Amino acid sequence: MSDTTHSDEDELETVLEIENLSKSYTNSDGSVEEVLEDIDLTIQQGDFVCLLGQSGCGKSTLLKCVAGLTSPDTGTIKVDRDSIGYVFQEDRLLDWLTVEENIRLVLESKGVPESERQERIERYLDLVGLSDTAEMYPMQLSGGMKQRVSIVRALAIEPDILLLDEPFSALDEITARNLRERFLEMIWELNQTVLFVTHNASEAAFLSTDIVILDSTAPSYLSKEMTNPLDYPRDIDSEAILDLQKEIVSYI
Ligand SMILES: Nc1ncnc2c1ncn2[C@@H]1O[C@H](COP(=O)(O)OP(=O)(O)OP(=O)(O)O)[C@@H](O)[C@H]1O
Repeated sequence: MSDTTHSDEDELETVLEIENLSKSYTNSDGSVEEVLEDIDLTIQQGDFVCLLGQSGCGKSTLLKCVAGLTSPDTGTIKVDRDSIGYVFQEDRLLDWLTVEENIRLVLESKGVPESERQERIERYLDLVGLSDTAEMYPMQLSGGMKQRVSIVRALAIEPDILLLDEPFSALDEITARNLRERFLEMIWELNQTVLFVTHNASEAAFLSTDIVILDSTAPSYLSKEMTNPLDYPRDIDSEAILDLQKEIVSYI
């Protein structure tokens, strides 16, 4: 997508390429629901792409296709599936494992060598200010802390691309604001590439380098792609964010 975050000398590397993707579901009564049609999307290293659209238009479905959790009917997705980090709307931590064990389990499953696991757990927990929680169980953490652990769990595998499905939507606005800022700092520090589903146009205006919108017709198509014109750092209460939020809403 845009090259607003890259200097001219940078080689722009394509991290995700979706071409002509269509997806339908077959319901239990045999009826077919066409959800996505003819989606083309290219994301480059360092892009922070926010995906918006009305409820039920297929945002999560698109993310699941990219993650390989469901298959498209037609079309191609070029992405290194071993290098995807996925953060769900809810934290999905395992209650019977400590924070550290939750992260270790994912590192193990992704084949990160044992000698590197402890160092990564410590580094990424430190990055989100949660070093003190390593030995704690999820039930001992607040919602915002659990969501941060979920993000750490995805980041610690050092994915090429991070897929997030409304990760801050269940949080109160103060916690969400803090987390958005910390999250952006992490993303910059690691030069991460992000595809982020949100309902919140203000959040998209604050976080993104690029904004894509799924139309609400069934099946949905990508009806708008735009580059975020605002420089970082941004103030979520600024007039510029408010104006951009209004513009985004007008396209949904
Ligand atoms: N596993 C499934 N089987 C059948 N239909 C499904 C399945 N998953 C999603 N759908 C349908 O596909 C459509 C798109 O769902 P999806 O969750 O992708 O939308 P969304 O844009 O993420 O919605 P929301 O914003 O409400 O989370 C909806 O009509 C939904 O009912």
